[in-house]
Amino acid sequence: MTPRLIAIHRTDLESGTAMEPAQRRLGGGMVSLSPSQTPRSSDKPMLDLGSADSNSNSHNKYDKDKGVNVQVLVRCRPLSEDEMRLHTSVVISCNEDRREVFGPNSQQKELYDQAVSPIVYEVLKGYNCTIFAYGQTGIGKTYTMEGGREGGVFVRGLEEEIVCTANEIYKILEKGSAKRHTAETLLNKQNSHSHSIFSITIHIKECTPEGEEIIKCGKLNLVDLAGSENISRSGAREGRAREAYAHRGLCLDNYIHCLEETLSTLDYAHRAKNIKNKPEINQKMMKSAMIKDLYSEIDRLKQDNGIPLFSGILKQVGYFFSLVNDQKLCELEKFEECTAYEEKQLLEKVAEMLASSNARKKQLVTFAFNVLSLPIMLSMSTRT
Ligand SMILES: Nc1ncnc2c1ncn2[C@@H]1O[C@H](COP(=O)(O)OP(=O)(O)OP(=O)(O)O)[C@@H](O)[C@H]1O
Repeated sequence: MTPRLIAIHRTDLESGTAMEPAQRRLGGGMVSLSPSQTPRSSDKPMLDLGSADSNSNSHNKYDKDKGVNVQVLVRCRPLSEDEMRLHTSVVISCNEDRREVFGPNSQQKELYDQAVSPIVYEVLKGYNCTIFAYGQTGIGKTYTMEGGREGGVFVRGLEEEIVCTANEIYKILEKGSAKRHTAETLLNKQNSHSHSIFSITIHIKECTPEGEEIIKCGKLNLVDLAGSENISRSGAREGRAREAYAHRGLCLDNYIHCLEETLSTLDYAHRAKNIKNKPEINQKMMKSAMIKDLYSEIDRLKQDNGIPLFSGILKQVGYFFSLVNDQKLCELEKFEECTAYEEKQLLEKVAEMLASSNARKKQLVTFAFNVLSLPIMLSMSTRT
């Protein structure tokens, strides 16, 4: 039996009262187990996931001093067609009366509603949260994290892009998936040996009762860990074989090997539940303070010989600004002689565009900001 662990780890909570419903629903991190690599013999003992220690802390109120436990859930995937054809036996059973156990028939939406949705709300409150999947190759980590995939991926670099809609997020996910390398193996035709980390940083603009605008940030990390694999069954070669060796664990027969991996996954899940965090909401920032910071940064840029003069920068930003507003280029001249007031207006407009533009506009503005080293992006991202 080969376990896969999918762990959901929320790090940040606002208050005991606010967290209680989410904790009740999550019931602890998340472990995903699959019967996919179960031994072929049918007379093996069954491991009852429901008999595992429950997340007893999940009903506790969040105590700021004591912190909050990582929440762990277990998911078991159904046998694949190949496994059914080979009469692979199921050696674990799922007690689905337990909120933290998701059986082979569980649907993505159930997991999302119970485990992920409350986390999203915490992110929107300004906390940093992490959901990660752990477990053996082929157990269904990526399926659970992404809802299935069409090809293999290997993310080599990290990229940060500004998005305003869910569709734009999906596009980036797809782009990431396309880069993730997989090699077909006998164990799992879509097996990947790379980790995938997808971070969503959300900037939320709010108004105080006094009318002051506030920017707050929340972050959601989605981590799909690479699975371990038994090299002798996988058919992996060369470099990938070396990698598989590093992961393979004990060289016992299939059943013992899988059982040990299952137990080890559950043991990991059990230990993960005892990890405590003391989450704190991210610092909110007054928009006025952010603008002030921007001006300090601009002053610094002006004094730095290695960076183009601010007027030049402003002109180029003005160029992009005109593009996104469909203005004529001849109108750009005025940006060269901006007054301090106009500078401020421009920065505010650009900041607003970042929050509300369509993809094309955002691309242009982001490009301008990146190329010209304007501080607004830095100012915002260093506060996540
Ligand atoms: N709950 C499920 N229902 C139906 N099919 C599933 C489920 N979970 C996984 N699968 C299928 O099982 C196969 C393996 O799943 P997946 O690629 O997600 O495993 P993995 O743990 O991410 O593997 P690796 O660590 O090698 O990347 C895929 O074909 C996937 O579609």
